[in-house]
Amino acid sequence: MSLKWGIIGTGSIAHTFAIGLKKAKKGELVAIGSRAKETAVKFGSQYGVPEEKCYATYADLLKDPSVDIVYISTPHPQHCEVAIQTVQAKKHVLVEKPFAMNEEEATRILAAAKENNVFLMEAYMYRCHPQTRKIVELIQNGAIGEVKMIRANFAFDGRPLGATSRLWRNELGGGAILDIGGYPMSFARLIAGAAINKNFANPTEIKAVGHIQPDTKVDEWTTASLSFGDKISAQLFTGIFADTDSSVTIFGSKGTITAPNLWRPDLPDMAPMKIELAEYGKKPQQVSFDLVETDLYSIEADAVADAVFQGEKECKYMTWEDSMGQIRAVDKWRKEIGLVYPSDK
Ligand SMILES: NC(=O)C1=CN([C@@H]2O[C@H](COP(=O)(O)OP(=O)(O)OC[C@H]3O[C@@H](n4cnc5c(N)ncnc54)[C@H](OP(=O)(O)O)[C@@H]3O)[C@@H](O)[C@H]2O)C=CC1
Ligand SMILES: O=C1OC[C@@H](O)[C@H](O)[C@H]1O
Repeated sequence: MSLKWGIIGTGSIAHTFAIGLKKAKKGELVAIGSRAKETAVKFGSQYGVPEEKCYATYADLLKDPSVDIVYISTPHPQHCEVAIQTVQAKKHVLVEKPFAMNEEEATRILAAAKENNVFLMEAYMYRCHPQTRKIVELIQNGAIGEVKMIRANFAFDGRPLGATSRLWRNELGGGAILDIGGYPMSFARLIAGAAINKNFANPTEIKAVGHIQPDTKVDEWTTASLSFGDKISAQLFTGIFADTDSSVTIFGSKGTITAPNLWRPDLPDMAPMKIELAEYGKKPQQVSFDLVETDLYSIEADAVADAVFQGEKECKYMTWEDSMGQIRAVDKWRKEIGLVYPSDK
């Protein structure tokens, strides 16, 4: 069985996902939706999509009966309305992170998905990867004893993208937290959950500081301290001003787990993909895990296909309640540093 995908939005990540779909075992790209015919055709021609399936509007793609599922890769402020239109067209949906700008939008998206009885997932792709699943398994098996502290960073140099990029434009949801800060937040929530044998946990407290650029009004860097009850703490860092450390470390009562490249293990140039387990006072050991497919986005697309073919409406790696907890935590992080967008008003 093969899931028939349409892509809405023909920007940077849409290309990465289309390449991933080429290698997916249970899916194929059949249609493209863009804001103009020309961009749709230019994109589609690179992935073997015929011209008549390259649509000049998003609405036209949603009318195509051959499309089972839509991957939404527009800037974040467009996710909500496009996702709602997609589910109302009775299509399943994989919507890029963050799937909404705030809790209010997220609530509307999930209500629409429920009402139309379709699959929906927020595309935190690293959650589907065997490296992440292995870390969860290690935590659940008590490899480092009781989890005490989670440290997670994600930063890159977004300056070369320039002022016109969505990353530096407040009206397009720019800034570090919404672009990449969500990864450390979702990881801390994942691990705090794994420590108590749940899929995720929500922080009981979030304190944050950060820098919002006065001219662009987007956050350039910020750090957040989280507590999950009084037993587990987390320290998160995100920034878009330099390629600084983007690793994760979990500190337990017996030792630590470190992964230098959890977010983009398909890009070894960022940092090596590996899990290191170290008992306190001993040398770190590398932990192996099975990796049949190396393309992160093929792995994600096949995880989605598995869920859809089983008649599930949610993906076990990023459920709807998980996404709701995530958006509430991100909203709180933003509030702490005074970061606002037009969608908040
Ligand atoms: N999971 C992951 O690994 C990654 C996820 N992302 C997420 O994917 C989304 C898209 O990111 P990215 O591909 O980098 O963004 P780009 O700016 O490169 O592309 C966005 C695309 O969205 C469409 N679009 C619709 N409305 C607008 C608008 N008002 N302004 C500009 N473009 C618009 C355009 O396609 P068209 O002209 O065809 O309509 C455009 O090409 C973001 O939400 C981001 O968080 C991004 C990178 C990695
Ligand atoms: O999700 C993402 O991960 C990788 C980053 O380069 C990108 O800006 C971001 O959207």
